[in-house]
Amino acid sequence: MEVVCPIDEKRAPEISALLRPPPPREIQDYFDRLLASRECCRLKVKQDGEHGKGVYADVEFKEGELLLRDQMLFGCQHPLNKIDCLVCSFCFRFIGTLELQIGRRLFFQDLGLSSSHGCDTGACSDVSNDHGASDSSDGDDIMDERSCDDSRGCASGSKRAKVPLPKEIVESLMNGEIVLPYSDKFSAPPVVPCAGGCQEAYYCSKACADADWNSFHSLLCTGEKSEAFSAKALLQFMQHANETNDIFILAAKAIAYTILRYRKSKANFLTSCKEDAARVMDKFHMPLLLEAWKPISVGHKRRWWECIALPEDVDPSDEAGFRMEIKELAFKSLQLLKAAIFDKECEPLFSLDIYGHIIGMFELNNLDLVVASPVEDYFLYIDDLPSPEKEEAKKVSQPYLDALGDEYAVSCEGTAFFPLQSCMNHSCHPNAKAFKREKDRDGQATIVALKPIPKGEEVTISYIDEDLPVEGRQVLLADYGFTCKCSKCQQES
Ligand SMILES: C[S@@+](CC[C@H](N)C(=O)[O-])C[C@H]1O[C@@H](n2cnc3c(N)ncnc32)[C@H](O)[C@@H]1O
Repeated sequence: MEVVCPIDEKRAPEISALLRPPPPREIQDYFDRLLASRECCRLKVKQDGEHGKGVYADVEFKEGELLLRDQMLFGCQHPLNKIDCLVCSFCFRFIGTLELQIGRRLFFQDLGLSSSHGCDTGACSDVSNDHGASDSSDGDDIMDERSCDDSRGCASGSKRAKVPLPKEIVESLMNGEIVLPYSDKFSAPPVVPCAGGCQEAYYCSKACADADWNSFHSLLCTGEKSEAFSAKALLQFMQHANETNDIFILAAKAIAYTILRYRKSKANFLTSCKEDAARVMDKFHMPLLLEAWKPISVGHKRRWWECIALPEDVDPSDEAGFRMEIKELAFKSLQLLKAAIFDKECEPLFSLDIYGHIIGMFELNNLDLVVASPVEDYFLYIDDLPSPEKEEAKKVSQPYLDALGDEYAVSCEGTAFFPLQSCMNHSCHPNAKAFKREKDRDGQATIVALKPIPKGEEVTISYIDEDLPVEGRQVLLADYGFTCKCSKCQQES
């Protein structure tokens, strides 16, 4: 049966206004300001390219040169990965002592809750999910490499059994009673809990805690200071997202972000306005909502259930049924979110059409979020110590490595939308790539040049593994809603 969302009909004119791209001059202004705020005036976003918007070099770049560090607009850590890695909920850098990271892993591992799976160091994995291009650290020789040492068992495929440690030792690691040799060299910022009291979000600093609270978390916090009108409904929404698709959590962030921006600009507007508030708001409500929505309105998007590629295990004759199921899933998620944070003045944001477009935007643009773990660096450091310091340190550290097993250093993994990186088009012979350098320790996207890029040339990245045969590449690119017609694809076909 067709899913019907009453808001879609009731708010049709406002929904069309939200889905209509802003005028080109406004889009240009938005990206020019964004580039300036990233202190990155060496790139330009242009709107009239062959594939719509694109990013262009405004100076000449050398091979290996940094093009862009892009701050995410919306990001989330995969729910199971939260068990293995304690990271800042805003910037995604690792937080707390090395002992706390190891202790937490062992604690959850003992409870059978660890999510780690096979070889999962930042070095070996070019983690890629169905949400988009991967921010890889795959040992390309233009940048710092992270080696994967066979002696730790992660490259050879031979799995070593974990050697558990007593519960008291694990507790002492977590509460700071045990200090590992040289661990001070790997200390991360102290853990700042969420001021809303949810015990779900943790930060590296008060600045990150405040930024998260003001951007999204005040509406999405399940603690006692939350501004959501039902923490219970919010928990139900989160549970549904964790069990089905964490892209719903990102969509909730996009809606919360727009509502909070709308409320803030409305408050500022009313303070500065001398006329009768009710009458003025009637006129300015929609312009204020459109302005609050601007960062999302400029993103390339289609409805999720229409743009998602048909999975291999779905028979093409069942395509309509599959798309309907996806739509129903989104509708269920939206109802749960609406029960938790509905705002009458922002009602169009709770329409299924808008929800579908937000999720579709993530589907077509997102980059995998990967941040390497300091635990990996720690054990590599111990291994590289000269004798006799190495043997002395290993006497203490080895039992922890044995307890962690082959997956001793799980990276932080998630998915994120980056406003500038998401303007980069695909090429099967790209001139740039998303790449984490040794010093990139947070969730920002880092884009580096793979070859010299002359001024005026378009900056392209590969959304997929460009070394695959042409048929495989085209199948994966179908997820992004297009068939690649680059010279490499044409030659190979
Ligand atoms: C991440 S966005 C890139 C920015 C996009 N061009 C825009 O206007 O916002 C991805 C979308 O751009 C388009 N695109 C990117 N690379 C392409 C290519 N090589 N050929 C055709 N379309 C491409 C597709 O519509 C794809 O879904």
